[in-house]
Amino acid sequence: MTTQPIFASNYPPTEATAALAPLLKPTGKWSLTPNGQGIERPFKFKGFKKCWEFMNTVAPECTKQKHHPEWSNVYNTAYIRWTTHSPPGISGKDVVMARFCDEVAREMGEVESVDVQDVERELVERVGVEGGDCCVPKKKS
Ligand SMILES: C[C@H](O)[C@H](O)[C@H]1CNC2=NC(N)=NC(=O)C2=N1
Repeated sequence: MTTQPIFASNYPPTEATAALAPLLKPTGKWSLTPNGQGIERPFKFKGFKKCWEFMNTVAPECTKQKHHPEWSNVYNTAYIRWTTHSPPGISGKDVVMARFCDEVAREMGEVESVDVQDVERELVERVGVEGGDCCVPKKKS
């Protein structure tokens, strides 16, 4: 069974499908998350310094877009997942940020990485438990 993408309710499916297609394998390098609500991939660099520089370039763009990643880092590799928490699914911002990451990584000399690395993915899952109360619309008191 292949996972189907689940788009955020504010992202028109036709537009979403067209935008997502070039990012996904084999055209692009991204894979759907197991639940279909996000896209993820590892970014590997020559060493920690380059990888951290990459993450340091992505971070201010997240602030600008008001959209945060679920990510982890071990040495020379950043594992990035883009998903939208509210409304849940893949949104236009996930697509924008995935493209941004691809572009920046290319400029920074991304190197070939092996396929989805379970260690990095697991770290993303774990940190997601801690940060799991993000993006929940604030209750009016
Ligand atoms: C108010 C603020 O814009 C929202 O909480 C944003 C912040 N960043 C976000 N990032 C992600 N990945 N998903 C969201 O739903 C989200 N919501």
